Amino acid sequence: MVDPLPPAPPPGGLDVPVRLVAEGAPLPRYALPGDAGADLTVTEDVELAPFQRALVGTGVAVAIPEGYAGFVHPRSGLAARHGLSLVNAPGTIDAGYRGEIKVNLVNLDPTTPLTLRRGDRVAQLVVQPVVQARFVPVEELPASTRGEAGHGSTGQEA
Ligand SMILES: O=c1ccn([C@H]2C[C@H](O)[C@@H](COP(=O)(O)OP(=O)(O)OP(=O)(O)O)O2)c(=O)[nH]1
Ligand SMILES: [Mg+2]
Repeated sequence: MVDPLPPAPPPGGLDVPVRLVAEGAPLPRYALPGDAGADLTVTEDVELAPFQRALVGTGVAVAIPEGYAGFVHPRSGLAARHGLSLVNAPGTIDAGYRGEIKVNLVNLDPTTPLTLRRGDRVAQLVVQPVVQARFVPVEELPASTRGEAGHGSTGQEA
């Protein structure tokens, strides 16, 4: 039997074709209405020693429409409780990418190993509009209020 289609996206939402590439992998899923990130799960058990990293599959491949990109972010709960993060946060999923979305997990807890189980929600996919720039070489950049000041130039106080 073919699974029923998920509900249509809300106004301003976007249909993104998803191919499940691992047995039993769920679709990316927004935990609550209005959430920006759709949770991604891992397809295998992973044991991460302190500061160890692992590239793990999520079991989903997507076709993000041109003009958009996916950004794979850590989940704040796992980060706060266990120090779980992504080495390359946020990971960039290009519109043209058809392979499995993988997550480069890292255990940033200095002392405690972390065990993740197949199906655990370890990251979240945010789909956003993006533009491709035309990088135009010039001799002089246009003036601005900030100019070349940066790296704390507006003050160190909170
Ligand atoms: O967390 C991530 C980041 C990227 N990708 C996939 C989708 C993305 O479109 C592709 C390339 O990512 P990126 O451009 O960040 O990596 P790269 O090192 O520049 O590889 P490439 O030379 O293939 O662009 O890898 C993932 O599955 N997970
Ligand atoms: Mg690249």
